[in-house]
Amino acid sequence: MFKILVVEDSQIVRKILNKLVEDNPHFQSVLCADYAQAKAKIESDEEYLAAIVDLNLPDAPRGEIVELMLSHNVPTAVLTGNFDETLRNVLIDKGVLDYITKESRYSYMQVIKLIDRLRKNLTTKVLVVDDSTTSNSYLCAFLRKFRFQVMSAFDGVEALKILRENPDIKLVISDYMMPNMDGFELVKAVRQDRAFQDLVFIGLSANGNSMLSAKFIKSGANDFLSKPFYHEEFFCRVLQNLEAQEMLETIREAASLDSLTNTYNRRYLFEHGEALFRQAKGEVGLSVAMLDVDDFKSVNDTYGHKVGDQLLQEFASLMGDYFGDDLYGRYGGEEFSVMSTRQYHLFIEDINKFVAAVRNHEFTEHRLKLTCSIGICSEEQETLDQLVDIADARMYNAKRSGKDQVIEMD
Ligand SMILES: Nc1nc2c(ncn2[C@@H]2O[C@H](COP(=O)(O)OP(=O)(O)OP(=O)(O)O)[C@@H](O)[C@H]2O)c(=O)[nH]1
Repeated sequence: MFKILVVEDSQIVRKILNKLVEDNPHFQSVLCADYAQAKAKIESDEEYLAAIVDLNLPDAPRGEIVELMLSHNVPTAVLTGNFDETLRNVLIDKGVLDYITKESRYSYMQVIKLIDRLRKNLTTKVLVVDDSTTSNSYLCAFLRKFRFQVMSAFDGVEALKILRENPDIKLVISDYMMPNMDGFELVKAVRQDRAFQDLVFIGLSANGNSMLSAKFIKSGANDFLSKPFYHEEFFCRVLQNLEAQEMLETIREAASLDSLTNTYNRRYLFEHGEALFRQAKGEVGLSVAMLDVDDFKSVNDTYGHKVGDQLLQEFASLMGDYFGDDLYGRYGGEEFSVMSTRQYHLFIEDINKFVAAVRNHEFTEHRLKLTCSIGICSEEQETLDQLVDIADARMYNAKRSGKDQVIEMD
């Protein structure tokens, strides 16, 4: 839970902000009505993710609250009654995150969105690539102000090395003219490597040079920024590109997961199973297990579908304890599958442990006892489909021979 300090003398605005902050499950608001209260709070506890402050407070009418927050290194968003360009410049130069006028609920929501971005930035790695030391450190400092984890490189070659060592980097901001490898060559190299397919790439171009911007986009960049940066534009572009990428990841994840058990669905199992099958062919080999809950229909019939659903969720979660390192998921209905490239004796050991764990587990609040039937195929086959079909046939054999057992051979 992250604490957000709200300093606002208007009770109504305080109430609105409190509601919006607390609507975010990650946030807890700490409310102050004036400078004195805020000073006491921040001096007793500095653990704030961010502060939202009113510029004009009864006991600090000239924006003194901003200095107080920044002197304690708390990222600060400022709220004011009206927009004034000179004041905006002063505040941005001082280091506030943003300057927002109290116009409507929408502007308050923008502040919350900004703070939520800070929360996400804490775990978002960014790479700055620029051979100019001044520009490089300016960009790094700017991004750190927004709580990103920042790394830096001084040319494309160094950037590629850092990217390979840190596959969790989400965003690259790169200049174009650099020694060894320039920005265009860098973005082309990145786009040719499947490992970086989700990387967001923003090119930097000198102001007014739309040729460079176009070349960056044509080479594969998601966006570009003109130097010198306008504070708001820089952050908006970074934010929009990251959000678009996150949305794509969410969609991709939703398409791969079974919504009830949150394990992989059949489509994903086959797609990634094929890759495992190809990798394992002629070497370690791939083992496929098909698992089916015994007499599941009677659970639905006796306790209802909701309890049936809970049971499937618990079954899937138990699978995670034993097959977390394998590819596993829900095949459909009450049937699950595991695909493993582990040595067979280790895999079968965990299969047997899992069967015992299912027998001993009490499922749902009704403490239901349960068993499952499992069919396995580990002999080399021509296709993944054949492996799955044989494992499935053995699972049905296990059912016919009395259930609650594992069949490994015909
Ligand atoms: N609650 C719930 N039930 C499901 C879901 N998907 C399938 N089912 C039910 O699972 C039951 C499967 O029944 P059967 O195929 O007869 O299997 P069984 O009762 O386990 O019998 P055996 O396989 O012979 O052990 C059916 O009643 C389906 O309606 C689901 O997502 N949630």
